[in-house]
Amino acid sequence: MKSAVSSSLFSNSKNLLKPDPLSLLKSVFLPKPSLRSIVKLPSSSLSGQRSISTSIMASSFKPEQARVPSALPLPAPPLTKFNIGLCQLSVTSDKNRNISHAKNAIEEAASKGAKLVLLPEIWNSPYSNDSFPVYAEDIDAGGDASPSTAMLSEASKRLKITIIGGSIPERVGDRLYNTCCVFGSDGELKAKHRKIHLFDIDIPGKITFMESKTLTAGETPTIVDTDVGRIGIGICYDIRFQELAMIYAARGAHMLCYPGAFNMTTGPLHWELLQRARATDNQLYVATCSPARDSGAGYTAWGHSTLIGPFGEVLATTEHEEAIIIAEIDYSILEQRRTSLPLNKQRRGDLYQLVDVQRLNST
Ligand SMILES: NC(=O)CC(=O)C(=O)O
Repeated sequence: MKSAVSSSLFSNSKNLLKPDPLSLLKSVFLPKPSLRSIVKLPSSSLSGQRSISTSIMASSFKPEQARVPSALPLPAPPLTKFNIGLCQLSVTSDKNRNISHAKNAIEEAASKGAKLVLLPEIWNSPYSNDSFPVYAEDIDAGGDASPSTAMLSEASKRLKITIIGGSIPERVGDRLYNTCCVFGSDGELKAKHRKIHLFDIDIPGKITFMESKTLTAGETPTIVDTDVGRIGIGICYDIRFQELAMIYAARGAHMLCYPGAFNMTTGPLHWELLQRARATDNQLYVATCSPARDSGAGYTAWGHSTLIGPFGEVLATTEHEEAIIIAEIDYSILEQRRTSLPLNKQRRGDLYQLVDVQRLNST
């Protein structure tokens, strides 16, 4: 199985887009000649003075500098309209059953027209620190060492779809990660995202969970070009960190996908709120996929897998039982929404900046 990280955008090992920040700045953001000529109007003309101050004010905002390096333009996606399938799966302690169950759900989603299928966080194992070491797989070794990702690779190739394979516990030497694999429609592993922000929380009397007891945090944001657009990946708790979503948006993402298993305390309050916030602020699609709720499990998932549109609208969602959501994505509305609400032209680069450290260091 091919190493994923090498083919994801802006990975440490290979940068597929390596933008020259200066040329981007020139090509995308330099004022048009007409604006320059407005600045040259004689200051004695009243209308000229108004134009001068408007023009200087607009450029002094420096929206292009609010993203460091400058934001990349939204790329043309290979497919503008397609269906996504969100497979909200029940998860048991029987790993083989979990794998065949996920396979059946992927096939059902594909038979209903999904070109992209998203699975839940930790779908091959119970969500617990005791289980992670037991169910972990060596993804890079592939084959028998990783039956879960072998299934995903085979299914994506056979069904000719892109699969964002939720997440599974990954073993690398003596370390464990919570890892999402993205498979292209050719069955190749295109990207691997290791949960960057570990879920360590303590809400007394409600929920305490410390992923860091067993897991190691991932080190890199993951954005990947697929047959169904440029997709930024986060896992569950990653959704709380808006900077990650902003970095993906600045790298030209059409959509963010978050496999996630929120819980019965934070789920009702935050799950939909965070998804809508990430989509609204960044003017892109957000898709999430949770395990179905099992009230008898040590960790009870909130469920409610959802697709959010670029205006923050809930396009499709479900309750907490098992479900396969099929919903349409239309990337042509991204530009429309950004034209109606031109946030990218209104940022105050003179007041604040978002620094994408990985991209800055790779240029
Ligand atoms: N389980 C998680 O990673 C996140 C979560 O439940 C929360 O942020 O709340």
